[in-house]
Amino acid sequence: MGMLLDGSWVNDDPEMTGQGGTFQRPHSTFRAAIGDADHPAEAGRYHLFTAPTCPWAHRTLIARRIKKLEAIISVTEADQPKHQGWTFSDGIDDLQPVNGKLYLHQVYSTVVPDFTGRVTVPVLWDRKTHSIVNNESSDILRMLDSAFNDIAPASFDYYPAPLREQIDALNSTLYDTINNGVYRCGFAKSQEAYDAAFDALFSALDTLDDRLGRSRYLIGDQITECDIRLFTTLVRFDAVYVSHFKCNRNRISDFEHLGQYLRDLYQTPGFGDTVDMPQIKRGYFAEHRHINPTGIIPQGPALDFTAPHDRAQMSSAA
Ligand SMILES: N[C@@H](CCC(=O)N[C@@H](CS)C(=O)NCC(=O)O)C(=O)O
Repeated sequence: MGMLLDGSWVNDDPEMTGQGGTFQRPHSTFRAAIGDADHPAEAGRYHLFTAPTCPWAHRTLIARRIKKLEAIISVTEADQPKHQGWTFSDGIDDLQPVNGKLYLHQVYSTVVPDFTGRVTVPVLWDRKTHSIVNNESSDILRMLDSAFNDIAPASFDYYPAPLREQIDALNSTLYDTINNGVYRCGFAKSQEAYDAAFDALFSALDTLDDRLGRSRYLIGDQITECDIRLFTTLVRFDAVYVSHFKCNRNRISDFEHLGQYLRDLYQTPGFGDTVDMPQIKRGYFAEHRHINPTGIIPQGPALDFTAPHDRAQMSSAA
């Protein structure tokens, strides 16, 4: 995958393996917020660099869509093979492609010329100060819920005050066992690390399946941040994680409720319309040569998230 070392791109992978062969995801570096003194909410000022394959970046695209921020926050998506990390055909302002390529590492080293670390999406870019506001998807997801409320058309609140404690508690389980859990299976370097991640993942999915037998969404009748976070993993699961990351006890479509729930969300504006399945598959199977050396992208499975689902009857209002 490569990284920046003192502002220069190196193709070596830093060690992301901890004790016992477990996969460890590094922390994000830029953690400012829209709404703080330096970053007031303004239309046209902020830009998202994302990649269609990435489940973390996908969260921010869903939020942008469901909060109706398309005219307020612009987006470019990495659309080229990752020779030096994420690569874009389109530039923005003075960050323009050279020979048809703009590397995300150039965006990072524009801000911190001697930057050392991983170059990850999503990146929330400030066109006015020419800097990165934030590169942590959970922060960006959280800020998009309310930071633009004064200038964006009112839309629904996915982090409502009365549910915050429940949302925060569930988020942390979702992250450890599911969102990052699939990576902990796929990138494990020992049988023990894989087995532990696999058991935690499927036990969490069993618990959620049970929970979704009682309510339409993870927390009652309304879509919350937890559903956005779960969706980006579930929608990649059967096509990618089952085979590529060896998460193969069951497919999501085998669960009694999770498969129906996934279709329900997929058919909700902002969810399915932000999914680019061919690019998702390419991003994993063709790019992760350390676990798929041939780079061959499987043709299947046949998935139809647009098929009817039974979830509307779960709403207490129904
Ligand atoms: N904690 C970060 C993680 C983001 C992340 O790991 N993104 C991956 C893509 S799915 C990435 O950019 N990887 C490139 C790399 O690690 O070099 C977040 O949620 O924003």
